[in-house]
Amino acid sequence: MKNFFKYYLPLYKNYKLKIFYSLIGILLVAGGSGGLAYIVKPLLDEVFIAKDKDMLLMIPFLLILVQSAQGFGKYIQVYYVSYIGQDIIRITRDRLLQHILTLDISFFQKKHGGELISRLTNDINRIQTAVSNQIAGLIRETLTIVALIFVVIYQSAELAFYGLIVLPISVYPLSILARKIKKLSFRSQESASDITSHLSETFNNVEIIKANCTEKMELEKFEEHNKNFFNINIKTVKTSELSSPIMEFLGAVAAAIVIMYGGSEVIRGELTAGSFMSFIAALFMLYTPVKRLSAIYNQLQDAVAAHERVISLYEIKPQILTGDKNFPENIETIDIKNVSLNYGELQALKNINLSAKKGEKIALVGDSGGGKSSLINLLIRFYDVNSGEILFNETLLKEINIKSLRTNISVVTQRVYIFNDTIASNVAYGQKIDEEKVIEALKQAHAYDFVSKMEDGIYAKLDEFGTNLSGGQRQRIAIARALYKNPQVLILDEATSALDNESESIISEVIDEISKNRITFVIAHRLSTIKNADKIAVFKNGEIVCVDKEKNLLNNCSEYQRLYNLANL
Ligand SMILES: Nc1ncnc2c1ncn2[C@@H]1O[C@H](COP(=O)(O)OP(=O)(O)OP(=O)(O)O)[C@@H](O)[C@H]1O
Repeated sequence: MKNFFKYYLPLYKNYKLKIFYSLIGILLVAGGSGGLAYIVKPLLDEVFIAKDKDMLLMIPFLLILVQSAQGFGKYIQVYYVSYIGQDIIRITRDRLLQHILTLDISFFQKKHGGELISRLTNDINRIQTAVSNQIAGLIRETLTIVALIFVVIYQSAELAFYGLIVLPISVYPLSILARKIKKLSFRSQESASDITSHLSETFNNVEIIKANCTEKMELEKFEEHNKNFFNINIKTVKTSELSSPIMEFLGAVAAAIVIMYGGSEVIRGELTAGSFMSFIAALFMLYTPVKRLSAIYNQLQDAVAAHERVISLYEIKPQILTGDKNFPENIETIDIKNVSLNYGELQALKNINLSAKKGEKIALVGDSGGGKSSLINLLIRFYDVNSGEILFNETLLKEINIKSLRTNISVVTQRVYIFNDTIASNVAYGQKIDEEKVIEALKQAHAYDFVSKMEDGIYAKLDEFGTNLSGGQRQRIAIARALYKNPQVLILDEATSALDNESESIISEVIDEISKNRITFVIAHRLSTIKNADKIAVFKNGEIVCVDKEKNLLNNCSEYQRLYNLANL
C-alpha cells in the first residue's frame, strides 16, 4: 500500500488547481455532514423544547443551504477527482506501453500477447478507480469522520468514548479481510489475463480452429477460464462484503452502550435531549463513512495487487542495450567472427565465421533448425552473441546505435506483417509516404501490377492480417517495404517462399539487381533462388559446414550435395 501511494502521489503535483477545487468539494461534503448532524440539536432543544419561532424559520433555511452546499461540493469533487484520476491513468498506460516496447524480442516470445493486453487494460483499469475515486473517497470519508467525531466529542466527551471505542477494535478483523482480498485480487487479475490470452489466441488462430472443427474444444477451454474468474470474483465479494456485517455489529453494540449511558444521563437531567439526539445522529452518520472507508480500503487492495503486477513489468529491463555509434555511412564489410548463440540451454550457433562485402549476395542454406534465422537475429540484434563478435566495417555491432542499425537494415521475415492501414503506409512503414518512392518499391517487388488494379491503388486499405491479399501478394508488399528504406543491408529470410515459380524467378533477378550496391543475405529452401549467390553458407546443427560458390560446393561439400539432390528429386 505504501509503495502504491509512493508511486502515484507524486503524479498529482501536476494538478494543483484541480486538487484545490476537489478539496473544496470534499470539505463541503464533509462539513455538510457535520453540519447536518449538528442541526439536530437546535431543532430539538430550541424549536421543539424551547419553542423558539425564529429558529423554526432558520433551521429549514439552514438545512437547504447545508444540503445544497454538500450536493454542489460532491459534484465538483467527483468531476475534478475523476479528471485527475483518468489523466494519471492515461499517462500510466502510455508509460507502461513505452516501457514494454523497449523490452527485448525474447520477452515477447515468452510472454503471451493476451497477457500483456490484460496488463495494459484490465490491470490499469483496476488502478484507475483507486487513483481517482478511492483516493478522493479516502480523503472525503476521513474528513467526514473527523467532522462527525468533532460533533460527537463536542456533544458529550464521555459518550463519545463508548461510541467510538469500536473503531480501534474493528481494525483487527478488517485488516485480516483486507489481506485475504489482496490475495484474491491477484488471482482474479491472473484469471482475467488468462481470459484475454485465450481470446487473443482464439481469434488469431481462428482459421486453424475452423479448419479442425475445434470450436467446441476452444469454447470449453474458455468456459473453464471464465468459470474460474467467476469463482474468484464471487469469493472476493463474499470476503469483502463481510466487512459490512462486522461493522454493523460493532456499531450496534456501541450504539446500545451509548443509549444506555446517554439515556440515563438525559433522565438524570445531566444532558439535554437535543444534545443526546445530535450525538446519536452524528454517531449513526459516522458509521456510514467508517463503513465506506473499510470498503475503499478493500477495493484499494485490488488496485495494489494490479499495481504490483504492473510494476513487475517495470522490473524487467532490456538486455540488448544500444550503442552510441552511428551505423557506418558506407558499409563495405560485415565480419562474423567465432560467433556462438544460446537460447537458454540450447546452443543454436557454434563458432560461426562468415564475411560479406558490399555488392555481395550471401546465401544461407541448410536443414530446418540449422541456425540460419538465428544468425539473422544476431545481425539485427534481436539477440546478442554469447561469444565471438560481429563487425560492420571496423565497428563492433554492439557499439552501434540500435535505431541507426535497424534503419539501415531491412529484413523480410518468413512471417509477413501487415498493418491495418493503406498499402502506401504499409510500404513506407515508419517513414513519410513518398508516392513516387512507394510506386517504385512496389514495382521492384513486382507488386505494382496487382496494386494498381485495386480500387484505391496504393491507398487501398489492407486489414491487419492482410487477408484481402494472397500469400504471394503479401510477401511482395513485405519486399516492397524492405526496399522502400533503401537499406545498406538487405536480409531476405524465406522472403520468396510463397511466390509461384515465375514471380520467384523475376524477384530473384530483381534481388540480383538491387544487391549490387548493398550487402544482401538470402535464406532460401529453394536452391534455385540462390544459385548465383556470391557465397553460399551451408548450415548444419548450428554450424557452418561449407562456404563457397554453388559450383564449388557441388564438387566439395557433401552436405550441399545432399541438399541439392533432395531439391532435385
Ligand atoms: N527464440 C528462440 N528461442 C529458443 N529457441 C529457438 C528460438 N529460435 C530458434 N530456436 C531454436 O534454435 C535452433 C535454430 O533455429 P533457427 O530458427 O535459427 O533455424 P533455421 O535454420 O532458421 O530453421 P528454418 O529453416 O526452419 O527457419 C532450432 O533448434 C530452434 O528450435
